[in-house]
Amino acid sequence: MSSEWYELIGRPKFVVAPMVDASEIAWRLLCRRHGAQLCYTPMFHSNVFTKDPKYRKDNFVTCDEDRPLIVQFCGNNPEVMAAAAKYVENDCDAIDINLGCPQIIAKRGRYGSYLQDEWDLLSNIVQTMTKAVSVPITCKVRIFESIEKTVKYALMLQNAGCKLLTVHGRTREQKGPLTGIASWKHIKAVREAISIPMFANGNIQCLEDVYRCLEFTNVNGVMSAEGTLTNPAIFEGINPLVWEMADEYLDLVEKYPCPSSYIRGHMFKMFHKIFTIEDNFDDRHLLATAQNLSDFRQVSMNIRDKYLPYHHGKVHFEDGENMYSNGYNLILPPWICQPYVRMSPEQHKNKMEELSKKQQNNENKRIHEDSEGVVLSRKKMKKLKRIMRRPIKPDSQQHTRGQESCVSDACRNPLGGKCVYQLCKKCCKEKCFKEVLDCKGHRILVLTRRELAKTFEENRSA
Ligand SMILES: Cc1cc2nc3c(=O)[nH]c(=O)nc-3n(C[C@H](O)[C@H](O)[C@H](O)COP(=O)(O)O)c2cc1C
Repeated sequence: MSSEWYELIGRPKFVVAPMVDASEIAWRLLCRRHGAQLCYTPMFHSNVFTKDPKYRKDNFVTCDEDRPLIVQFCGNNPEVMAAAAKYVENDCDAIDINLGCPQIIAKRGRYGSYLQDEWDLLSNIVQTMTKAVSVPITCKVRIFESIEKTVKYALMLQNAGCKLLTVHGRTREQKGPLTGIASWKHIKAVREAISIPMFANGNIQCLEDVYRCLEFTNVNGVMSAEGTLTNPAIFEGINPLVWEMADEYLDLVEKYPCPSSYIRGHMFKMFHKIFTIEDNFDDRHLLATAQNLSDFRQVSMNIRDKYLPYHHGKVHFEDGENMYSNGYNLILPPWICQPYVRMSPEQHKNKMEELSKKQQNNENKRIHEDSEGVVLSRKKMKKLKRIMRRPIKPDSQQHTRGQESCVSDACRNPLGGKCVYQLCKKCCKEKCFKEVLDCKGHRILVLTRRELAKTFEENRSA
């Protein structure tokens, strides 16, 4: 049930799942500091990865601390998958094939779980990649309804040369609001049938779940995605303060920058309970519109300042109901990292029926909601989406315009972003005329123009 390469990477048991827009280097390092023993990169598109150096540079970032690491690719062309794998073989411990993605985009691109019926092609992909690179090839799959078919599928991949199998115990149809419970029974049956190392995935919300899963399925390790997003210290078996995790993550982002949408996503997940409290809607808005690391840090600081006295017991909740209820019946206070409990598919169905009734009463208008289910106007929704798409730069590269003032005495105007003299446009103009200077930032060319005029005069009189 084990293998030499798996021994070499330390027989990891606690595994952070591949997550598009979420298992980036800063997040992986945070999870590793808090108990994770192996991390996966987000899924990369093999086609784009082989063709676009910028995509590779922007998306595949790692460092010495970031090991053991498995890089995940999707695709359906064995040669292209092998070529993509070649690019990363020296910077990782294995390369994984994504056979579990259930999204519509995977259906259109013919990858992920939409390849789960093309066994000859899959076998070819595993074999071609195995021949091409020096590291093991692994696969991550979803289950079929039938345990028997799931087991045959796993055996086919093992025979093709797959060196580690992750089984997500949900079918392709169990996605989004229909996610529901994962079947550990399927996982256990696969474990009994195959001999390569294996990870279980699904239903992991805390460390106790990890041990229950290990015992029930007898797999080598347990992979978690959403559980790590709401509590990056899940494998450490603790529930830390949300601002402590956020600050530690933001320090890592400072070193390993990533798009602001990733940071926003992570902070919303960690702070999900805090933001169900109406009193915190201003901070929630600040997070939704945050543009730089200082804004993100500000959110964390505001929440800490507000809730630390409660955490220390210096202030008592008179209004405990308002704090803890919101229909969640929380066991942990909301400023502690804790699992996100999804609605069951049945609850979702009921909610949708109610919503559609409301929509009909509301002249069939489409209702826009943010990630926490708060109804927004169409205009506000569009603005939020635009902001979320903006890339983030480290604080050192942020524009300082509007935040600092002109250095001229008594002038309160904002500083021109690129002014070479650190002045506002008005003061810069005065200085350039008085001292015969240029300022490229303000495009003031007094010196250049006077010299040109002089040359012109000299040429004319010659
Ligand atoms: C934000 C997010 C991004 C994901 N991206 C990927 C991915 O890139 N590749 C993949 O194989 N699975 C991806 N998944 C699926 C997870 O790896 C995992 O299989 C699934 O969430 C079930 O695990 P969980 O119950 O611990 O969340 C993603 C899941 C989430 C929540």
